[in-house]
Amino acid sequence: MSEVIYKRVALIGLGLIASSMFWAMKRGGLVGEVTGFARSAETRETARRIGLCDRVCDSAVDAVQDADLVVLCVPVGAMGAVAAEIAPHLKPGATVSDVGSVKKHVIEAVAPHLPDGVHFVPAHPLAGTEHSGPEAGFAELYDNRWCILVPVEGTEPKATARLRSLWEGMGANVDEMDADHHDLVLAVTSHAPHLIAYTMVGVADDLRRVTDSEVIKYSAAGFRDFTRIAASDPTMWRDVFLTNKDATLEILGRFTEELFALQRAIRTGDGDHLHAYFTRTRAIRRGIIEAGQDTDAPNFGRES
Ligand SMILES: NC(=O)C1=CN([C@@H]2O[C@H](COP(=O)(O)OP(=O)(O)OC[C@H]3O[C@@H](n4cnc5c(N)ncnc54)[C@H](O)[C@@H]3O)[C@@H](O)[C@H]2O)C=CC1
Ligand SMILES: O=C(O)C(=O)Cc1ccc(O)cc1
Repeated sequence: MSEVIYKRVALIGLGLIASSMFWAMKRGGLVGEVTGFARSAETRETARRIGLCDRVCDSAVDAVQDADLVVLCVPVGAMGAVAAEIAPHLKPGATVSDVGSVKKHVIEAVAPHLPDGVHFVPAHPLAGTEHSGPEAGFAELYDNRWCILVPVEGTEPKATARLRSLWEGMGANVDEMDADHHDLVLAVTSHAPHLIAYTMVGVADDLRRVTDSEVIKYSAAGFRDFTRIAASDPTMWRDVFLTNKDATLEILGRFTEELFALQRAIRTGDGDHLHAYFTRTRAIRRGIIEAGQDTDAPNFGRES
């Protein structure tokens, strides 16, 4: 068993991400006592029933008492209010972290509330599913996935290193970057693709009267993935788009320009444009496979 990295950990918000952290931390023997708090009494009851957290508290203030690490696992739009509530009750020398999908907004919303002597190390595990809630979590969620740490100016390197070892203990590969860069990278790789999936599923639903149930019956793998992604939690994703507005709009602007160019090529019968475009994108996919960066691909190692 590995050594204990934090003696007391508090998880605020008990959904997919927090519950997966709990099971992964316990699997690795990485922490001592874990307390938890969720806003709804029903979620707290479920957590108690399934043994999620050593102690489920009825207030965030109780949960953070004496904690060495406090992780905010609530939707991005709720981070600031939670930080304001717990700030006066944090132990001097404690570390506050979060798991939000957007980093600049979270830093701006949380950092001003934190007292001197408390470390702030924002984080974002790049792992999730379309499921949410306390029963959705599992210990393996972070295995071999990235977790990005976004230390703020003035954060002690020791506090960052300690959180890094916790995420590594939970199975993740850890990288560091600044908040602006994180938000732009995630807008390309996660936020815009989610919006595109929502749109495709919405369009298919609008067409339902024409296509009847055929959309689902004949859906190929690509559309099935869209429907899986479009089933993600609406509150979480509303907050992502409202708080990563600039980067998402920048990427969507570029996306629509390219889409219009492809639309025009189809209308004018410009096969060369289409062929050249698809050749370029295929090379990108092959590059990812050759670099061994998509171990989840069903045909990993077999694409050529
Ligand atoms: N779901 C995913 O695939 C991923 C989510 N994230 C981020 O992790 C965070 C949590 O997401 P999930 O665990 O998926 O969400 P979830 O919906 O499963 O859980 C959220 C929890 O926060 C609680 N909550 C909501 N507002 C609250 C408030 N004001 N005070 C206290 N508790 C409150 C809810 O009751 C619930 O227990 C979000 O910030 C999200 O952006 C990060 C990586 C992946
Ligand atoms: O389920 C999927 O496809 C995901 O993309 C999971 C995910 C969702 C949100 C994040 O901030 C990080 C990962």
